[in-house]
Amino acid sequence: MEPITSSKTAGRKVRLGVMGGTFDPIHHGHLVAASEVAAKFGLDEVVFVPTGQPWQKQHKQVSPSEHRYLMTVVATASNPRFTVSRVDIDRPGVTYTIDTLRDLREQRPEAELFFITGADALEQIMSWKDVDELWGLAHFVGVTRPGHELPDLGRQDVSLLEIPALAISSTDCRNRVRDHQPVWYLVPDGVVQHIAKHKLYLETSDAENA
Ligand SMILES: Nc1ncnc2c1ncn2[C@@H]1O[C@H](COP(=O)(O)OP(=O)(O)OP(=O)(O)O)[C@@H](O)[C@H]1O
Ligand SMILES: O=C(O)c1ccc[n+]([C@@H]2O[C@H](COP(=O)([O-])O)[C@@H](O)[C@H]2O)c1
Repeated sequence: MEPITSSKTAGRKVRLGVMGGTFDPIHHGHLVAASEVAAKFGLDEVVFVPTGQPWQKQHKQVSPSEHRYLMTVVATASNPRFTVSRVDIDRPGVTYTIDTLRDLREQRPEAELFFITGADALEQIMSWKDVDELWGLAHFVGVTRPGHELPDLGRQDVSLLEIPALAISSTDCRNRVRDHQPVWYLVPDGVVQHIAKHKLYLETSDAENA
């Protein structure tokens, strides 16, 4: 996808949001988080980056990356400022944000990066690979999420943002599909259809989602 350029960005760096996630499946909580941060921080674009192999979810069954990538493309297609990157799913091995940000900086040297993360992921950030080097690569924006405290890391390069509370999780969506409950309006319509067409999540077990 070509970078978004316009007369609005002439003479200044493109402000690029980075929304990383397993997206198994992508849901409206992810989309609202990206949209709210884009509005608050004046982002020109938000690139959604589905993880390859999320190392902190290795105890869980994660759907094939091509399904997660396609659902992310379908979910973001209608928003001209949303794009999707394959950097993490095309890189062999487990996914680390340090690699995500280095690759995106190489691909998009004109951009200033804003990494978007929910409160639960921000709580874990000190356990991420090479965390001390992460801070120099992007500004981090932590958003509120029901059921999680937004931690104050006491850093100037981390902003905290309250967003409309959507108590939606991918785990709950997978369990609902398995239990033949609707996921309409929790995920975009095209994602409901992708899940049904490819019979995703019918075999998901409680143990896998524990
Ligand atoms: N409802 C939500 N509100 C705000 N942020 C969210 C919400 N759901 C997910 N996020 C954030 O989006 C990013 C990607 O999340 P992820 O793909 O793991 O979704 P999830 O719903 O947490 O999945 P799972 O239930 O499988 O763990 C993380 O930073 C997470 O904190
Ligand atoms: O870099 C790490 O060590 C690291 C550990 C856990 C999660 N992350 C990133 O955090 C984002 C949300 O991850 P997840 O597992 O909640 O979908 C996603 O971009 C992951 O690659 C990154």
